[in-house]
Amino acid sequence: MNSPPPSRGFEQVPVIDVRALVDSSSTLAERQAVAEQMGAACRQSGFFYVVGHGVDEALQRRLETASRRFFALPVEEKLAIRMARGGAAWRGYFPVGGELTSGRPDRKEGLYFGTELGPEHPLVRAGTPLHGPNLFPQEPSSLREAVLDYLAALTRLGHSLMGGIALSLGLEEDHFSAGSMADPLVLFRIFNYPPGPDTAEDGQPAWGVGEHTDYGVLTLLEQDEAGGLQVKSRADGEVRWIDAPPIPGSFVCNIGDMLDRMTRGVYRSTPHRVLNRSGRDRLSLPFFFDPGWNAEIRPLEAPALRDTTTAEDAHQRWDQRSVHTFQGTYGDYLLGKVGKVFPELRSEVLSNG
Ligand SMILES: O=C(O)CCC(=O)C(=O)O
Ligand SMILES: [Fe+2]
Repeated sequence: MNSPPPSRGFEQVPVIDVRALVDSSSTLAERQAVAEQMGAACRQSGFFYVVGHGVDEALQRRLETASRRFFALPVEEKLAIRMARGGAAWRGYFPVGGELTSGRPDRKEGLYFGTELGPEHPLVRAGTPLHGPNLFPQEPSSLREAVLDYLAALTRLGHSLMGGIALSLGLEEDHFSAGSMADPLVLFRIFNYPPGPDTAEDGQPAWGVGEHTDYGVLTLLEQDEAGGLQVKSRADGEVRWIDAPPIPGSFVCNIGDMLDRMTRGVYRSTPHRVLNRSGRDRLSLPFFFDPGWNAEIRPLEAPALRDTTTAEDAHQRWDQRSVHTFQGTYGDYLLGKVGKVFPELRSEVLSNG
């Protein structure tokens, strides 16, 4: 029986060229080689950069430009699409201080989007939380098309990367994309972190985002040149925060709590945080790629995990005791999480849900 080693900590976030996963003419051996690198990163830090991902740079610039134009508007104009207008679909704008991580307001403002679904979609008709149409601003009007194009491009990339993760676990490449993630739940955010003093009024660091882990399976983050993302490395009980600086042409990828749990803690969901010390606005665009709302989730029976016991420290990382028997829909799991972040939305989501 092989026990996974306890985290040895890490010095930096590795860079992985995923060209073979997105290129349909690559050989299985080439895709396996990428998958192996991904698997190693998932076991060690749960974080890696991807390059060679094939997402159109012009699209990324178009989206960034439109986003910056939106955030530069007066706050009253931005509030025309405030999140309360999005109801239980959980879309729209929130102002600086409107989101809490670890119980403290973050120094960031942002826009929430997801897969664009019309009123006739069965999940929308059923009043399913987090599903519905997006709220797009009137100005700049270009944001709408840029967001929708980006959602399509990143959804494709998400499926390719999940193919790599499946291979790394000894599963069929389409294990996720033909299974629990065939109809993925896609949440997309655009954040602006305004500049300001490093310390808040109460003497605590003025986190852009406080320390947290992500809820789902896979996060793909585009960040601008400002930097400030840090990832927690723990070795022999000693904590170090490792910078994940911007690398042009890359996305930062990380594993969320659900994949951690599905792999019995072998693939790690690692805490991270943001402190914008650049002296100017920082733009970041996290894309969350998760199982479908009604997908039944249970621990994976993967060849690569067969002889591996639950990670030693997994129980410290999970917030439920029944990790081995965990079973339920992804939607139920997620609903249990989201209310903590937006207290004012909890009542709305739950009353409609
Ligand atoms: O903005 C960033 O760099 C990270 C954001 C993040 O961690 C999140 O939204 O979960
Ligand atoms: Fe995060």
